[in-house]
Amino acid sequence: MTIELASAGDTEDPAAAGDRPSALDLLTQQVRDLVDAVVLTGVPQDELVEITAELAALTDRLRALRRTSRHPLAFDPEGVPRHAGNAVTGSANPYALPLVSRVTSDGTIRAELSFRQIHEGPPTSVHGGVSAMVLDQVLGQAVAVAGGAGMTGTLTLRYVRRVPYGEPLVATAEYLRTEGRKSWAEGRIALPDGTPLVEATGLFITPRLWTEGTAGSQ
Ligand SMILES: CCCCCCCC(=O)SCCNC(=O)CCNC(=O)[C@H](O)C(C)(C)COP(=O)(O)OP(=O)(O)OC[C@H]1O[C@@H](n2cnc3c(N)ncnc32)[C@H](O)[C@@H]1OP(=O)(O)O
Repeated sequence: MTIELASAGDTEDPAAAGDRPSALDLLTQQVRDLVDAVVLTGVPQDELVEITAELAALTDRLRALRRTSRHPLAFDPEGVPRHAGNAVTGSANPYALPLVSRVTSDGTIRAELSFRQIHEGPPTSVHGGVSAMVLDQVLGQAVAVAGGAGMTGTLTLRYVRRVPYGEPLVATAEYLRTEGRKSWAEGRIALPDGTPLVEATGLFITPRLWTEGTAGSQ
């Protein structure tokens, strides 16, 4: 298999890398696959012990050189702030789904997603905190695209129906309004036919520090 990688200098700048995956993107996806495999594995104990030793060696190789800087914050053409280390969207964060969102013509944030078994809370259902994390992100993006980027002040959730994993779902969010440094948005995770599973409203506050000239940190 031949994979066209982004050049080494592009790895910390998704915009420069374009659509080509970086080596770090590929490693990240491999680690996601590994985590899924761990959750579902049924191999015998002695095999688990051997695999653990191999993984410990790989972990040491990765730790041989640690990054000292954060992944840079960039804005995609639709104005959505992104950085590769983000816990929900980050292409370089194995913990991230990753969620891929876009802005529709009416300003709605829309992301098609499918949770995995690693997101399980109650048996057969997605953990409520995982749903909250996704909604925090898309509501925050809706506010950011509307020009009111901020930190989550409050996030209110209504869990309407159990959220399944392994099935296609849709997360959407809309900006509502701004008063001073406070902006509101609402959103939901739903089945593809629009049936809501979790509904959210959120207040996002542009920190006083940002307006005083100190850079934000999302
Ligand atoms: C595009 C990327 C999307 C990313 C989405 C994900 C976003 C996140 O997860 S952010 C992480 C979670 N949130 C946090 O960590 C926030 C922690 N809190 C803080 O940093 C600060 O308390 C912060 C920024 C919210 C407010 O600080 P500051 O700017 O000093 O606000 P302050 O001047 O005290 O208050 C401003 C107004 O907001 C109100 N307010 C402050 N905090 C809150 C709150 N938590 N809830 C409701 N209202 C609040 C105040 O009462 C005040 O209201 P008013 O103007 O009517 O008197």
